[in-house]
Amino acid sequence: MSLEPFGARLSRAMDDRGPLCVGIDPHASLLADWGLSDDVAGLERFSRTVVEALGEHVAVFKPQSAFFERFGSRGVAVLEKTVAEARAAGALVVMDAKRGDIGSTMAAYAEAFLRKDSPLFSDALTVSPYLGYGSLRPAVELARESGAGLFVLALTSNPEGGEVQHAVRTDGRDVAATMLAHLAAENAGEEPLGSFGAVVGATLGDLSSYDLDINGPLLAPGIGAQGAAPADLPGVFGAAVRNVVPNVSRGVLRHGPDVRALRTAADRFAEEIRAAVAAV
Ligand SMILES: O=c1ccn([C@@H]2O[C@H](COP(=O)(O)O)[C@@H](O)[C@H]2O)c(=O)[nH]1
Repeated sequence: MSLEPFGARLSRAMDDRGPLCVGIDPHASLLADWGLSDDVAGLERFSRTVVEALGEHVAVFKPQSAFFERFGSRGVAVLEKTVAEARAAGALVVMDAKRGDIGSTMAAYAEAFLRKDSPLFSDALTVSPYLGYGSLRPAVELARESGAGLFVLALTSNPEGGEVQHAVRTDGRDVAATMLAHLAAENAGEEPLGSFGAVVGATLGDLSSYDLDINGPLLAPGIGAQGAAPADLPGVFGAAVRNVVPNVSRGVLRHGPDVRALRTAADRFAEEIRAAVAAV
């Protein structure tokens, strides 16, 4: 049986728990800071602690697949468990794996992360449109069938992203604006929110030259370790800030392994985000 569409589930989770998305990014340096070994046992303890601390508090977790994949199949097994435990705690899971390939291979990536009975099934998946938005079609279709969602890289938080994302097409629109337009079309008529979101960095300053009104969520990494702050959100996103899912990874995780300190850090970000959004 398919789930209720991701956009509707996300909208409710944001109303109930606030919009904060906490990243599960077990950097080697964080494992060391937490007094954990840089191995599968450390990875497992780290991830379990984050979920225990925050699983009933935050709306969304975003595990960064790379930090699990670096341990091979045993790391991926920990990722599977982490996703299951996070979802069992009532949080939504956005798998940050940034997949993208020709359509026939994209279909297999979609099976891996978006098929309801897959061991890595996640509520949403980050995807790269570098092979063209149309190459993502199999993932869009399977996401719709399963009640899952996608976050398409549009305006990434890193300074190098503009080289590709600001490239101007023959129709005068840049690549990022083109991705946003595809997503707006995907989400047309969906209520309360479409399931096909964009990744738009919180680090980017005023984005009023872009139409961010895609009737879908805007996943906003860059707060904390990359220098953006919750108070920056209105200036970056304008009225679209109501659909922003701000992600903080290291900015929260550096407060571990103490569970109460993790909760306090997440609560502080959540409150600052709430205040910033309420002011718009
Ligand atoms: O444009 C992007 C897309 C994804 N990310 C990912 O988000 C987190 C950010 O971590 P912090 O520790 O809060 O900096 C990380 O997993 C990135 O791979 C991004 O930063 N920017």
